[in-house]
Amino acid sequence: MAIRLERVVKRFDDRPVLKDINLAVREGEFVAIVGRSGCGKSTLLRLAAGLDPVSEGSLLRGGKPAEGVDPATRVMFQDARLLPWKSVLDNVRIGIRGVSGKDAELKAREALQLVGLQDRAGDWPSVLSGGQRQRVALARALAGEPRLLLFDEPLGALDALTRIEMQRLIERLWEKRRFTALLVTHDVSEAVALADRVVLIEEGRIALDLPVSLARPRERDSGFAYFEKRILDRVLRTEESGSGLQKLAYDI
Ligand SMILES: Nc1ncnc2c1ncn2[C@@H]1O[C@H](COP(=O)(O)OP(=O)(O)OP(=O)(O)O)[C@@H](O)[C@H]1O
Repeated sequence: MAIRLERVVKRFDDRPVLKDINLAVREGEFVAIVGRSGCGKSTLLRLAAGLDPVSEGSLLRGGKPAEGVDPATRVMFQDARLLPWKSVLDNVRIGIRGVSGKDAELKAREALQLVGLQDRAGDWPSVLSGGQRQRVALARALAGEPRLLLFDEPLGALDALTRIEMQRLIERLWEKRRFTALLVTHDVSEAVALADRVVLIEEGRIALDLPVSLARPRERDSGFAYFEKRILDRVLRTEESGSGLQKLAYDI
C-alpha cells in the first residue's frame, strides 16, 4: 500500500475532527475525498503529507510508519503559490530535489512540456492566467517525480471550462506517470472524472467508499451521471437524516 491510515483520530484542542479513519490507498491509485466544508478533508491530506501528526492511530507509507514530511510527496493547492520574483522555469525547478545545474533545468523543461507551457519558461508568473499558473504548479509538482501527489482543491478557483481542461490534463498525466493521488474536492463531478475511488467523509468518519468503475478517459455520459448521483444521494440523505449518520455508515 502506498499509504494506510488505521483507526486515525485527529484532534485540535481536544476537539476531534477526524474520529476513526481507516483508509488504504494502493500504489498508483487515484482516490478522491469529498465531504461538506469543514468535515476534515484538508486535515486528512495534511496528515497524509506528514505536515501534521495523527492524535491516535497509525499512518503507514509504503508499509512503514510515516515519520514527518515525506520527500517523495508533493502537494498542489488551490492557489499556485508561485514565487513572483522567479521565472516560470525557476518556479518549476523548486520542485526538483537532489539534481542541480543543467540536469535540473532539463527536468523542469520536460515538466513544462507535459503541461503545455514549454514556450512560457522565461515569463514571470504575473503575466500568466489563473489556469496557466495552476499548470505551472502542476509542472512543479510533477518535476519532483513524486510517488504521492496530494491535491487540495487544486482547481477550485478556476472557471468551469478551464477546470474541465485541467481535469483532463491531470487524468492524462496520471495515466502516463502513475503516481499515487489523493484529491480533495467539493465537486462530486470532478471526483468522478478523476478517481478510481471516491471517499465521502461525514462527521469525522468515512461514510462511503465507492469504486468508480468507468473506463478512461472519462466521458460525461449516463454511466458518469450514475456515479455522481450515487454520491450526491448519499450526501443529501445524510443531511436529511442528521444524527442517522452512524446507521448510514454501515448500510452501504
Ligand atoms: N490547525 C488547526 N487548528 C485548529 N482547528 C483546525 C486546524 N486545522 C483545521 N481545523 C479545524 O478542523 C476542521 C476541519 O478543517 P478542514 O480544513 O480539514 O476541513 P475541510 O473539509 O477541508 O473544509 P473546506 O472544504 O471548507 O476546506 C474545521 O473545523 C477547522 O476549523
